[in-house]
Amino acid sequence: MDTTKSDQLYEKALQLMPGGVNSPVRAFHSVGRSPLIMKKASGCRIIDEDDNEYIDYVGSWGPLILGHSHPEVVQAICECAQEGTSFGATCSKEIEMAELICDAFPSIEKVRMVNSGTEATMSAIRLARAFTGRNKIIKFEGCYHGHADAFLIKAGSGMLTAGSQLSPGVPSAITGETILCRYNDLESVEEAFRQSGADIAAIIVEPVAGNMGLIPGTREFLVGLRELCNNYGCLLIFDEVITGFRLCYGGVQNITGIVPDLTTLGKIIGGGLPVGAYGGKKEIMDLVAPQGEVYQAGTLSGNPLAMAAGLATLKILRDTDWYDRMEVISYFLTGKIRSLFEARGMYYVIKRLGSMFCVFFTEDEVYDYESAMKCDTQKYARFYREVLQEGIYLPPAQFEVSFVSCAHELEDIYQTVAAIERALDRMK
Ligand SMILES: Cc1ncc(COP(=O)(O)O)c(C=O)c1O
Ligand SMILES: NCC(=O)CCC(=O)O
Repeated sequence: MDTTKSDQLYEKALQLMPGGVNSPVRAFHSVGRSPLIMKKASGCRIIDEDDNEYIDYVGSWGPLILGHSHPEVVQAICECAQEGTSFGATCSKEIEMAELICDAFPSIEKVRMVNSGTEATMSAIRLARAFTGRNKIIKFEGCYHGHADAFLIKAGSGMLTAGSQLSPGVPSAITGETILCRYNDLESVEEAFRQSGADIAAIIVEPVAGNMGLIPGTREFLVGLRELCNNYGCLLIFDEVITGFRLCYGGVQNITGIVPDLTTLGKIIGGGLPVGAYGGKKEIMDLVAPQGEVYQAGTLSGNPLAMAAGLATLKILRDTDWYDRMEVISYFLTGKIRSLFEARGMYYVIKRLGSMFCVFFTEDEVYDYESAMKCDTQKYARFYREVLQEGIYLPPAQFEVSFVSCAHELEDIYQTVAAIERALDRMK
């Protein structure tokens, strides 16, 4: 595999951008090679600057559930651009988007559009603090809620990959208001409430954690969080930035029936353009300015292009049976990968839920941050490099999730399995 152009561009990028990237997870540090610089993509295929083609399981980290450059999404963006790229005033697409989100999520009566998942979670906790008149929040080790100060403690994703527990530059006065608990461990949450129950504004949780690899929250855990929030008068925030419209038309809350007070969204609702949203009960959302006094704003919030791409994406998901088809494709793919590992006597854990999956190299069950940390990340790095060589593009870090999209056909899955088989044969 020739990556000369990628390597040259990365050298230049290193001079001009911190770490040569605009987001740390793109740097490939933990998989021990320089990053690829991508040129174009279509369907489930992505092509780098050296014209190497890969079957893509990153999907821009989740948004591209329809695959790259889906014709209807591209058409919606182009038509929208002809009519103006931003008005700084409300457009009808924002209202249509709000309607689709409120219809899809039983817990969302009103919604505010923002520009990223980070803005959504940051704003949701501000709102929860204002609503309850309390300051503390509970977050879980290994969950990632974007890069706002309050969340950068034992966060998942790039921080977990880098092995860092705190970010310099975040005042301790802020992290002092964040209580860390263990994922899937209700007892750790009960203890936090026993100690600080009257000061806790909200619990924020990924109901299916996708930033320490893939670790679904157990039913007992999520029900327990709901009950504790009820008992102590604090808000439950489901961060569905990844899971929103990923596992069904709606979120994990539609599947489990466990209803949060606030929900944060991003990724898929923007169809590949920058977006985020937070929403919930009217009585809470009405505290947001200008209806209420909780200030939150944005020059490009509800941007027409992002709304156009998101609306086109959501309507396809709503009106088709793609979720069932992705379930079958993902089940088949992970089953085949399992067989390849089994045949070689490798130790592994594969987690899958709908079109999300993750391969861990460990002998033990993975259910939280500590158990995820025990995985053999060196082995993942080797596996990563070998499958990349065979034209398979996985997330360049152990603690991220792979995504199957609607554009992955059975033929792509066969090719993927054959590629992984060749890669594993070289790893012996
Ligand atoms: C669960 C979750 N919440 C929030 C975010 C932050 O979203 P963004 O990267 O759009 O700021 C992410 C991003 O990966 C995420 O996975
Ligand atoms: N699961 C983590 C992400 O999706 C983050 C992507 C990024 O920050 O580039």
